[in-house]
This record gives sequence, C-alpha cells and structure tokens, in this order.
Amino acid sequence: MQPLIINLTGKKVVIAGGGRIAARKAQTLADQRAEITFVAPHFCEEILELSNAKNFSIIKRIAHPNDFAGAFLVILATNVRSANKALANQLSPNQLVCVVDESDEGNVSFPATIQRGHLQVAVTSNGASPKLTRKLKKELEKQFDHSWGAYSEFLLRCRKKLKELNVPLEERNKLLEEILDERYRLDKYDQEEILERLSKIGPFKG
Ligand SMILES: C[C@@]1(CC(=O)O)C2=NC(=C\c3[nH]c(c(CCC(=O)O)c3CC(=O)O)Cc3[nH]c(c(CC(=O)O)c3CCC(=O)O)/C=C3\N/C(=C\2)[C@@H](CCC(=O)O)[C@]3(C)CC(=O)O)/[C@H]1CCC(=O)O
Ligand SMILES: NC(=O)c1ccc[n+]([C@@H]2O[C@H](COP(=O)([O-])OP(=O)(O)OC[C@H]3O[C@@H](n4cnc5c(N)ncnc54)[C@H](O)[C@@H]3O)[C@@H](O)[C@H]2O)c1
Repeated sequence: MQPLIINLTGKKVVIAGGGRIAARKAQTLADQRAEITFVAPHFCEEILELSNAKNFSIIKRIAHPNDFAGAFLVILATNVRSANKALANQLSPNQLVCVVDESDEGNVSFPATIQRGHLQVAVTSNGASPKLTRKLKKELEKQFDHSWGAYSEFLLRCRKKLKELNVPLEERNKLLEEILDERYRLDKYDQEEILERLSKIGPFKG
C-alpha cells in the first residue's frame, strides 16, 4: 500500500450509508472541503446536521450503482455486507473506493491523523488493528504538542524566503538544516533571530 497526500477540495464524494461510520468519514472530508452526497434509506442526526451546515446532498433510498457516476471518491459504509460488496463490484476501476467493512474490496482506506500546522502525521495498520492505530494516535498526540504547529509555520516561512532570495543551494541547505535544532521549535525569539537574519540577505542573481 502506498500512502498519498490528497487534496479533496471541491472533489465529488459519494457515500453509501447514513450511520455512525458514514458520519465519521464525512466529518473528516468536510474538513477537507469536499462536496459530499449521501445515499441511504435512513440518516443519523449527525449527518443531517452536517449536511444542513455544509449544504451537502442527501438522497433518501438504497444506493444504486449510478449514484457514483463521476465521483472522485466513493465510500461504501452501509451496514449490509452484500450491498457494499455488490456496489464495489460495479464501480469504475479508476475511482477511489473505501469499503468500510472489507478494505480489500476497495483501493483506499483512512489513516488516523494528527495535524499540527503544516505537519501531518498519519498512522495505519492497513486493517490489521484499528485499535492499535487509535492507541498510536493518542501517543503521537502527546509526543507532538502544539508547539509543532507554529514551528511548521516558521519552517515554511524560512523555506519560502530562501527560495525567493534565490540563495545558492549549499547555503540554503545549511540553514534549513540549522533550523531543525530543537531550540527553534521551543523558543520564538530564536525563530525571530533567524527571520531577521534572512530579511537582511539581498536577492542572489543567477
Ligand atoms: C483510523 C480510523 C480512521 C477513520 O475511520 O476515519 C479507522 N478506523 C477507526 C476506528 C475504528 N475502527 C473500528 C473500530 C471499532 C473497534 C475495533 O473493532 O477495533 C474503531 C473505533 C471507533 O469506531 O471508535 C473497527 C473496524 N475498522 C475497520 C473494520 C472493518 C474490517 O475489519 O475490515 C472494523 C471492524 C468493524 C466491525 O466488524 O465491527 C476498517 C477500517 N478502519 C479504518 C480506519 C481503516 C484501516 C485503519 C487501520 O487499520 O489502521 C479501514 C480498513 C477502512 C476505513 O474505514 O477506512 C478510525 C480511528 C479514528 C481516530 O481515532 O482518529
Ligand atoms: N471502518 C470503520 O472504521 C468501521 C468501524 C466500525 C464499524 N464498521 C462497519 O461499518 C459499517 C457501518 O457501520 P455503522 O455503525 O455506520 O452502521 P449503522 O447501522 O449506523 O448505519 C448503516 C447505514 O447504512 C444504510 N444502508 C443500509 N443498506 C443500505 C443500502 N443498500 N444503500 C444505502 N444505504 C444503506 C442504513 O440506512 C444506515 O444509514 C458496518 O458494517 C460496521 O461493521 C466500520
């Protein structure tokens, strides 16, 4: 399995199912600003609220293969094993498909993730033990406290500035290496000192 980081902004996502698991996946995708359609005979309160707030579409009946035409990502989250299986079989081989009760029938699955600014850490056991994944996520939440958010912002600013100034590669790499020292994460005055140093460098030609 190959992890990929994927931008779902504005992408069409169709979810079969309207229960707890559909709601959890939708919540993750809503944060990514995907455009979601739900198809199910019954929807839980969380999905109704989310759809209301985000203007998502709701189709109140069992899912048909045609419902997924043109979807970039399909999530099969009904509680009927045979329905998920039959729908998965009829999708295009070029669609991204998550089958929540049998991941081998699809081609993507959701990792547990923590986000600290630009830094994102994702964990998966590829279906071997979602409980282990959750446990590791909790440990990572403690390991990566919120200082990493501002730090990732600082790292991006430095990298952008060095690119803008066209600083020669060797020098650029030296500085990018230097700011990986813990003190730049822990001390904002040390960060400011570096940014000040960068503001004094003139653009390099060539
Ligand atoms: C990480 C997370 C992300 C998310 O869902 O967004 C996620 N599962 C989470 C929680 C969770 N999952 C389960 C429980 C109940 C307790 C238990 O049994 O352990 C809980 C806890 C809860 O629900 O609270 C049971 C479960 N999960 C799957 C099956 C079906 C099967 O066995 O294949 C069954 C058995 C169903 C049954 O028969 O009852 C399948 C999948 N679940 C995945 C992801 C993918 C592989 C992840 C991996 O292995 O790393 C995969 C393959 C497909 C997918 O869904 O993408 C999220 C943590 C969110 C967080 O804490 O941030
Ligand atoms: N991937 C995971 O993380 C994970 C975790 C726990 C459970 N599960 C599995 O996910 C599945 C869904 O769990 P849940 O808790 O959301 O169930 P749920 O009972 O809360 O919801 C099931 C939904 O499926 C809908 N549905 C049933 N048949 C349908 C059809 N033919 N077309 C469209 N919609 C249909 C129902 O109306 C309902 O909205 C279960 O099979 C469960 O074992 C997955």
